[in-house]
Amino acid sequence: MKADHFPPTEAIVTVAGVSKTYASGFQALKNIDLTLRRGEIFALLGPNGAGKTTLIGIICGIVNPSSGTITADGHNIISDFRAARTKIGLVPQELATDAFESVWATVSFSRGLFGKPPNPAFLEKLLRGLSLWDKKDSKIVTLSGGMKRRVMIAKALSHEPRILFLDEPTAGVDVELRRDMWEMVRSLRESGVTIILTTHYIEEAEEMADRIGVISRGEIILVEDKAELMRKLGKKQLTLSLRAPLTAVPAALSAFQLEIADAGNQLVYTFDAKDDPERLSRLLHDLGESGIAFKDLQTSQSSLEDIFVSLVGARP
Ligand SMILES: Nc1ncnc2c1ncn2[C@@H]1O[C@H](COP(=O)(O)OP(=O)(O)OP(=O)(O)O)[C@@H](O)[C@H]1O
Repeated sequence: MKADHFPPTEAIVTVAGVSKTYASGFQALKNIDLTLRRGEIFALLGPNGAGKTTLIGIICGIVNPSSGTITADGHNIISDFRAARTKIGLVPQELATDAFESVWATVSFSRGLFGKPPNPAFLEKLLRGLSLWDKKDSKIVTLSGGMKRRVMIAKALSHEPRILFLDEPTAGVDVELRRDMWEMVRSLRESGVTIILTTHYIEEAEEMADRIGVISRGEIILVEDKAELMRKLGKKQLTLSLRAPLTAVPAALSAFQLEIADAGNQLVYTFDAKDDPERLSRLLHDLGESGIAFKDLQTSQSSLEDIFVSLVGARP
């Protein structure tokens, strides 16, 4: 089932005023407000120690918040823990399974833990969807790293949750497997599951996420649609390869942010992705007026990584 409307807007998880101070006295989260939307892929980004795992732990009911409330699909995670937890699947950072059990036993057992009646047909579909069906009788210890990770996902989905948390799903996974994982996560979303992932690979968020949240030092500093974020904060560059080298930017072009590169053979124009496109045609017109001819032009755009570094790096 595909989400009825896209982009999704209906709330599935609500975090309101959540703070966490550990017993050591360290305040890991400061008054977090966050709404996750049904059917989206939400990427939570932040530097090491920013509080991502703590926040996920709190939403999943594993870590107690010091204050604030969390609801998951309408259930309060503290006062209605069992009902809320049943809606949630969690794939933690560390691969934790009983290595000597078979894939089938692990996944069936996990479903039982949530009080769900056995449903071999559902588990078969799940394992087939994760390309694990032919490994169902294999002991986990015999599987490759990528397969073990998929077993963790199957385990987390065994009780048919509507919300799936993936904490660093592709850490240490090679590029090819990472792409397989992305495909799989997308197809989960198609089936109506809401996905929240944390990642250190920012290109993963750029590739996958509908929305991005950035957490830094225990505070959410930004939540935005990915496309909007890249449009608002992204920079673009236009590089012109000149027919004749320049020694300086002509005064007639001083209204534009231009720099000379490649020993005068290139002129580089940097602009905001959201700038008026008319400005670009004005630049090209003014270049012609100034007698500057070019033989080639290239544009490039800043990545989410550049944007992320500028956001988090600006906060010492
Ligand atoms: N049980 C604990 N007791 C005290 N401090 C803790 C505890 N667990 C985590 N912290 C601290 O809280 C902060 C946030 O940790 P958390 O694991 O949530 O960050 P993270 O964003 O997930 O980091 P990473 O990207 O490295 O996994 C860190 O400074 C960490 O040292």
